[in-house]
Amino acid sequence: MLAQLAASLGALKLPLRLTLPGGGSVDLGPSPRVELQIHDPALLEELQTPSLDRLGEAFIQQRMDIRGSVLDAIGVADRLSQALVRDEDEGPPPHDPHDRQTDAEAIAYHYDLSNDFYALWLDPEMVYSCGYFRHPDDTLAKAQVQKLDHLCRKLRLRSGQRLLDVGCGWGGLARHAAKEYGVQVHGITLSRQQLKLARERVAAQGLGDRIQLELRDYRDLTGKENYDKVVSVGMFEHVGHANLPAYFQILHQQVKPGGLVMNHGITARHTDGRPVGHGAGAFIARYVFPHGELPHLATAVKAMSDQGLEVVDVESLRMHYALTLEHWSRNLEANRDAAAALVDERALRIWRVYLAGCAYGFSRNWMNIHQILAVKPLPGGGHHLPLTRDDIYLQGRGAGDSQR
Ligand SMILES: C[S@@+](CC[C@H](N)C(=O)[O-])C[C@H]1O[C@@H](n2cnc3c(N)ncnc32)[C@H](O)[C@@H]1O
Repeated sequence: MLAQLAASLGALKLPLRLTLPGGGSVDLGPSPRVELQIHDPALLEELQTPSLDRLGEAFIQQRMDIRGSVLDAIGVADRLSQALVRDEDEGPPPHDPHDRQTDAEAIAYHYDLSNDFYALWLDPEMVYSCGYFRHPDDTLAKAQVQKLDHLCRKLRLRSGQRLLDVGCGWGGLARHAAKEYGVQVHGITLSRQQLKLARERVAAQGLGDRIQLELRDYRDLTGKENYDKVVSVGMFEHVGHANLPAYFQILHQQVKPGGLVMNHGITARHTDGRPVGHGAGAFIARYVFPHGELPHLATAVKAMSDQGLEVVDVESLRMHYALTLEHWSRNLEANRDAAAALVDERALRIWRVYLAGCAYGFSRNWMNIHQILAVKPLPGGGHHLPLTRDDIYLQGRGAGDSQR
């Protein structure tokens, strides 16, 4: 079987070595950088028609191991899949129904895993979304502070304003906005573990009078026009197509007339949402973000516009997310022993594949990420935004600049 595989795949010249349980091995190209140690011989049959979800699954089921960089392994697996299977003509996946219970379970599965585990590979502020790299060699910590500042500048935050942070994570943006811009922040999350640590950090920094964080579903926000600005970062991926109208209607309802809404989130490659990446999306949906859905930018803009939010600025940060995920993946790889003491082997393997796979996917344009800024127009249709974007970049040294 090994010889047969080598014959059929040799022409691809992959930098890949396959090793069998008995110790036999075959190189599928010169100077292999990646070694797949096959523990289950039945896997060799499956390698004839590989897909990224089945290879990822075999890895988390410990039917094989990877020696070498997991990022390189994803690249090799993709080339193998590209050569041997076609998936681009599949239709779009069905849209999931989303209710409070299923969403709460999905969020707990991912975010309540272990705060200490996340702290091993995120930046010190534990920002769990795409950074903003002014230079490719910026550190992750710097890129995240720059991202927080980029958001605050786009939102034109001013001292004394009220900011709603929907999906506040571990509170990095709330702390930055309160400290550097003097705003009052109300942050909501569905993760109990995030909330616990975020509150501890707010208290430790003496920000309790400016930041209120709570466990709350966005559907349970009450009141009307309570906030000058609303921000949602890395959260709308959990909303689902079916709930996009309700989600944006709630954001619209919460912000004051003339106020700004920023939606920062991952978007689909194709307008119809058909899969890309040879099974990568199926792996993410099954093992990483259950019930996650990626609308296309056009779908998001339509859903915002339909609710009366006027889209005024859109920025793609795709390459920034590829860099961010590379940092996260490298950090996790460098801290594998510590991670193994915090989560079980299965979870560790899932997160290793997910971080490296998403770094690869963003660099390959399998998905995108957009910051969409919108205004709730004043009753007469106007707003107070400046005529140009210059103020975002020229208003003097922001907090991000001081970190350089
Ligand atoms: C990827 S994290 C991003 C966290 C944070 N914004 C950041 O950039 O670090 C997604 C966040 O959305 C929150 N979230 C997801 N679904 C939610 C819902 N239905 N209501 C409130 N928060 C939700 C999660 O609890 C989590 O805090």
